[in-house]
Amino acid sequence: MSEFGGFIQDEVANDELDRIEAAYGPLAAAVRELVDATIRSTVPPEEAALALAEVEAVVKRLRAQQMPGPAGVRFNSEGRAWNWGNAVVGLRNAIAPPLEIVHVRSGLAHANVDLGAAYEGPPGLVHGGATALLLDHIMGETAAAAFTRVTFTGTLTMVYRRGTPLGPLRLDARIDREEGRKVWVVASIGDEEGPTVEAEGIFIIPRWAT
Ligand SMILES: CCCCCCCCCCCCCC(=O)SCCNC(=O)CCNC(=O)[C@H](O)C(C)(C)COP(=O)(O)OP(=O)(O)OC[C@H]1O[C@@H](n2cnc3c(N)ncnc32)[C@H](O)[C@@H]1OP(=O)(O)O
Repeated sequence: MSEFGGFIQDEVANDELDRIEAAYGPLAAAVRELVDATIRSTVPPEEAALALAEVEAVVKRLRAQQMPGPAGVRFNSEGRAWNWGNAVVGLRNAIAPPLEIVHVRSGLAHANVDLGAAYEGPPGLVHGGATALLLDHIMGETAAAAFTRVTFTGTLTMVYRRGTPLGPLRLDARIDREEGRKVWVVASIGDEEGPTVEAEGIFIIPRWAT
């Protein structure tokens, strides 16, 4: 295993990656269900205590073999890259919705997502930090021009036009302009009535990546 600017070369074969994803993807999906069920459950406390014991047993089973730190962004020489722990798109991260981003072309992307009770801020509305999180990520991937370069968020500006309702939402992002190592990206998230939050970001290709 070797590392370049935090990106880890990890020679796991593609068919083995498929096998891992086939097992852990549904596991993370079930944990997302668990999060939602925990928030919305109305079973009596005695029943919740029994559920706790079962969850603790599952945690013990998974802790039997762990990597030392976070999952990181990894790639192999077969041309595959994976970032299972990512907070927005991570296949194995139950905190991630996960966002499935469609890159229409380099510098243009969109995504559909359905945000439930786990993302609530004001009653019935998405937490403002959660919309910023999702926007930051889709903008970052868009700035990366179809993963041909590394970009980091430099400055991010959010304009919250109206509350973002929990439920089905759409995100759109596009590169507005570029100048040297700076990439300006504009984006929005919204419902069927239009954008609820509009964002502008300056993404920087770090000096170390040039
Ligand atoms: C599946 C696998 C693949 C996945 C891959 C991941 C996909 C993507 C995931 C996306 C995830 C989501 C994304 C995330 O979450 S990214 C994580 C959040 N962001 C960070 O942690 C960034 C932290 N900051 C830094 O690393 C450095 O400061 C950066 C890299 C930003 C600049 O350090 P560097 O030493 O390189 O810069 P420089 O001093 O040579 O300046 C260069 C130019 O830039 C201008 N400038 C500098 N700073 C800022 C600023 N803050 N705003 C506006 N402009 C700024 C500066 O004036 C100059 O312009 P000019 O004077 O030339 O005109």
